[in-house]
Amino acid sequence: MQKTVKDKIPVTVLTGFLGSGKTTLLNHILRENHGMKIAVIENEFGEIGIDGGLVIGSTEEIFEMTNGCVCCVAEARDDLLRVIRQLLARPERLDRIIIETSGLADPYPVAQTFFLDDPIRAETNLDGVIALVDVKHILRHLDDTLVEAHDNQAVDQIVCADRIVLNKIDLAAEGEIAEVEARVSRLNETAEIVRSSHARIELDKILGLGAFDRTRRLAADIHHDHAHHHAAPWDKDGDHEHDASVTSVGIELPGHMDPAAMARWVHEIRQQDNSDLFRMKGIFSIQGDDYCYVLHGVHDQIEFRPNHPWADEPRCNKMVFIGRNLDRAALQARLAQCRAA
Ligand SMILES: Nc1nc2c(ncn2[C@@H]2O[C@H](COP(=O)(O)OP(=O)(O)OP(=O)(O)O)[C@@H](O)[C@H]2O)c(=O)[nH]1
Repeated sequence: MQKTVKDKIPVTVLTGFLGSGKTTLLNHILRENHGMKIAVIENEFGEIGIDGGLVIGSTEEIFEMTNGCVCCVAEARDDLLRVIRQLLARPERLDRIIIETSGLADPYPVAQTFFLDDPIRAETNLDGVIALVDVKHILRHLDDTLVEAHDNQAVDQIVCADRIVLNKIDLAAEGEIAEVEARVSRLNETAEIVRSSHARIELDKILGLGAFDRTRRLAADIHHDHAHHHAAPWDKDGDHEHDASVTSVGIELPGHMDPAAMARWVHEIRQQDNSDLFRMKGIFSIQGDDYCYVLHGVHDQIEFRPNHPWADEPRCNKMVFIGRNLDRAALQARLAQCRAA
């Protein structure tokens, strides 16, 4: 018997540019949502997976996909289908699936997964696409002239959303927030816009949207090629391309890091010009410290702090830089200097 929407597993897609607060929102949902069985799928842009380690209570329910961006790499899309099918094949029922797309992804092809493939369509229902917007940094990415020949993912993400969360309002003045709000609502006239700091937002504003209109439109688009570059969402020869000038450098180091050397390096990167450095994410094992430290950078906003005690997980040092004109050798060498002797 065909399942009704009520019987299907709701799926939420989290989108938003690099560093906009997707993982922060995900952690907020997981913290608030006691008792719900949620599976999380992470798709990252970067050579090594870090996001899984940044999600609270990381368990086997988090699936990391680092083999390419799910919106434009065929293998990554196949992987997404495989992961969802695996989840659906389990005997225990999930209450929700949340997909965090990479900060450089167009969420459209991801959303369409839930209409294209029959077994998946029969069992799941796309509840909504939530776009996080970093009010402090979004305008520079919307206006980025270097992405003109490509899709501008910052725009795609806003256009595709059912709900838009203007995040990081603690960092911006009211005038700035209002300007962003006006820009965003011109790009997407139908999505409701809500504001937040640290993605703390009432869950009924982002879950249980049942975005029916959007859903119908997405389904229709499968038959009528969608508005921008994708010839068809799953067309492996489609001409969808990320801004090729944005690359990532992933670094893994054995052992532990020296606390004083790390503090000096963090101070150094805070002083430098970070306009081309879109995003930094790191997990570190600090010598003599029981806590796993994380480093987060979004342009000049850089934090380095203890995150959670290392439990049974193996200690590690992993760092991803995403931006333009990255000098891999220099980054690797500088970070290696921070290792404990
Ligand atoms: N001041 C401030 N910082 C925030 C807020 N929301 C998130 N952050 C910080 O911004 C950084 C990036 O947040 P994440 O949640 O990791 O962003 P993301 O969208 O998952 O990043 P990517 O996965 O790289 O695309 C972290 O240092 C967060 O602590 C906010 O509302 N205010």
